[in-house]
Amino acid sequence: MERPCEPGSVRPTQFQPATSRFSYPSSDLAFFDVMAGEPVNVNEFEELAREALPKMNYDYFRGGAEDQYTLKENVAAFQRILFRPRVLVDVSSIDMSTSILGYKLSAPIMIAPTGMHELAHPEGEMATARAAARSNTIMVLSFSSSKTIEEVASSSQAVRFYQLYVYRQRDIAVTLVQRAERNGFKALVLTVDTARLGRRELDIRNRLVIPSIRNLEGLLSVEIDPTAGSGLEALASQVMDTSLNWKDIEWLKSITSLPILIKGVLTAEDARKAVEVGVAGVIVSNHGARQLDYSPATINVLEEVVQAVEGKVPVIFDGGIRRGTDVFKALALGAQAVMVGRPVVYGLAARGEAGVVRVMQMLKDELELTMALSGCPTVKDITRRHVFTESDRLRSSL
Ligand SMILES: Cc1cc2nc3c(=O)[nH]c(=O)nc-3n(C[C@H](O)[C@H](O)[C@H](O)COP(=O)(O)O)c2cc1C
Ligand SMILES: CCCCCCC(=O)C(=O)O
Repeated sequence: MERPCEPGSVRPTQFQPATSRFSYPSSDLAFFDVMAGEPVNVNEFEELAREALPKMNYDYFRGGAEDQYTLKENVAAFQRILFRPRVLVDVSSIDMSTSILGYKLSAPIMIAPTGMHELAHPEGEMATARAAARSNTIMVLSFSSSKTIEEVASSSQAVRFYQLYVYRQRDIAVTLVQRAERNGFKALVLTVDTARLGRRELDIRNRLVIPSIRNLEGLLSVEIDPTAGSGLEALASQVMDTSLNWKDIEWLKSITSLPILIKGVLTAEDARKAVEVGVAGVIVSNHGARQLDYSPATINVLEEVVQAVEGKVPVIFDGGIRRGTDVFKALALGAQAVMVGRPVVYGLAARGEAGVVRVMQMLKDELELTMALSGCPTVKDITRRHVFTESDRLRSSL
């Protein structure tokens, strides 16, 4: 199918479709590590995505807010955490499996909600959902998905959670939550760090044109001036319910029987409140550094949140996960699982469904190796004593 290359659309001719080279079961995927030109780690998918996408689309995925200080920190902070590996432990068999809200995963690595996957690949979230099923993991579908709840639900058997933004028009949330429930989504992820959209200067400069968010068809009508900066910012400023507050969790509970997780918690105070209001899980996230710049790197606040939650609900982590070693560090600091944002969309942009499977498999392979070399045969064996953080360093120098 030939399509013109226009802002907001992808260039189909630049995508390498999932060929038989990439359709092997995941157990054979290590074979491709040695294929010339193929990425050998998750970071290398970013360059392929950059080559595959129009600049506007790539910038939407890669960008952070303002000075992008937090964007760099999310990754750099992991590099300041070192290991305390234990030796002479039987690691002949490594079991990475875990469960979240009772759903078993092959490894504690989930797919974070990211908007508008059609800007990465024509098959959008349907391809991502199929990859989630093949990777035996949970996918959190973004409220701002390009494909509908129904399309995603019918495209794969993966366990899916539904991410929610609350717009001023509350009936939109009610309708979409009902559709998510009807279509077998297992939990709601309420994102609470987006009362207003962070200032993403790449999108402003590119005058980001957003493709249609099809779940909203017939529910919402907004006028967006395509010449005036970021289309996403224009949308957010018209629709987001900036009055949303802790009391509204009761309202959300009243419209759904699904468990509710809160995404975007960065402090002990908010973690305690989240537990008080009865959420089923807390997600430590700074929205991939796209909202409030100079928020701390998420890995630097994970422990504070974990301590405040006192094991009452699971704590999930995201932000800057690019290696299996990062996954291990987050688990050591108390996360039950991590979610991955950009690497998944880069995999999707570069190789479609197979690219996402590959990204997830790379992270799993690296986590497995890290567990073996740290003396941890199961995820339960990973403890706080297996890592040495900046605060440990400060404490030990006092
Ligand atoms: C392109 C992009 C779109 C995103 N869209 C959403 C979204 O629709 N809803 C949401 O809750 N978070 C969204 N996020 C934040 C992610 O869920 C996640 O917190 C973040 O990507 C994790 O950081 P990482 O990209 O370094 O893995 C988005 C992030 C990116 C990069
Ligand atoms: C109306 C709010 C749009 C948010 C779009 C997706 C998102 O969260 C992002 O970071 O981009």
